[in-house]
Amino acid sequence: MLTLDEAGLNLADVAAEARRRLEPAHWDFFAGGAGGERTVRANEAAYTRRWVVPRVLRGTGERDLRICLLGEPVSMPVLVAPTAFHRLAHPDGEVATARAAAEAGTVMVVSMAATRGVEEIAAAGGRLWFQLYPQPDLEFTAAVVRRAEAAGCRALVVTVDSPVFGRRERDLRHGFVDLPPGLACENMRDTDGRVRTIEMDAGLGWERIAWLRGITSLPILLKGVLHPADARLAVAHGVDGLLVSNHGGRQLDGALATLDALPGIVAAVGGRLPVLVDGGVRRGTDVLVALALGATAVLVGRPVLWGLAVGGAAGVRHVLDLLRADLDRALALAGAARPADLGPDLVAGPDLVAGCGPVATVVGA
Ligand SMILES: Cc1cc2nc3c(=O)[nH]c(=O)nc-3n(C[C@H](O)[C@H](O)[C@H](O)COP(=O)(O)O)c2cc1C
Ligand SMILES: CCCCC(=O)C(=O)O
Repeated sequence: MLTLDEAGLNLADVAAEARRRLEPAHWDFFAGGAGGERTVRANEAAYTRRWVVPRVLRGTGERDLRICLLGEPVSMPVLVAPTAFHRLAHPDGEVATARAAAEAGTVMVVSMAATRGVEEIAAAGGRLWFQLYPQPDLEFTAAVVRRAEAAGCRALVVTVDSPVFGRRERDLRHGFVDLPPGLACENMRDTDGRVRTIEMDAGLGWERIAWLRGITSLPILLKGVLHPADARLAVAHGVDGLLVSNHGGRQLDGALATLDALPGIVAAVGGRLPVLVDGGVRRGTDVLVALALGATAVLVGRPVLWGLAVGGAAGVRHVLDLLRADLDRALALAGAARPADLGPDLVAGPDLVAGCGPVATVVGA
């Protein structure tokens, strides 16, 4: 058995070790995406097209990675994205992930498709946000929101990129259609204990966001926004934050890489809301680039699952610690003492001129 350090000097090492340990069908469920997986690849590739233009002689001294999000301090600008079915990776499932996020002082977004109940996950400590797929049954949706509130979740992350389910060819090849016996989406239990199936709702519209606003006082973030016009609508509907996401390439294959969408969303929002981004973040320099282009924080999905598969809570902690140390070093080398010191002048790339910021944004901006 490898020690955690041997299992990973970086997140690719952790992924390789996770792949050795996981059932092939489960590895493919975690790693895969929709269609030809162009968007899965594009998310990571977008970071390789951006270059950091460091400042020198800035005397940064000790770096301070803390940020303030929705009025609360977070130890670093790296959060845990909501991902389904953690018990496929480790028997402790989401409880282990929550423990690691708590130790790292960051937020875990609990998936509606979690295989542990939100109360158990909350008992692990730390700060949780709850990810919601609004269900066609409004009464049930309201009950899930109340359950998340009662468990102490501090925000709702409403996934809006999933009017239908993406077509995942790897899952079709394996015949992976459901959780194995004994595992269930524990937050989908009805009052009679029966577990409901998560429904994607193609009828979902902005009126449902207004309805949610009316039933909860929790901050509401929209997850899966890529178009600047939707960012403006979100501001008009009084949401509290945006998560630029294409669901890790698992929904619309061919959707724009999130890093490429980010500048357009940041410009549309104009500082009125925090803008978060996920998809393809694997290195401290990726975090640095996303923040420099206007993100308040990033979220990581698959790397957390790799850590969980390799070592439970300790494995997730290892992944979060690697990212923290890597970001800290990248900040120092770029001449920044804290996230707030980063700006678009530090990034060059195909549509960015160092020192000038974005010269082009996505079509429709
Ligand atoms: C295995 C897996 C399950 C996921 N489950 C959910 C989910 O239940 N709800 C959701 O909103 N997003 C879900 N996502 C998307 C993630 O929240 C996130 O957008 C994506 O994983 C970020 O990309 P990354 O994996 O490259 O970091 C899932 C992603 C993966 C890989
Ligand atoms: C019904 C489970 C949805 C999980 C999910 O969002 C994903 O696999 O990407």
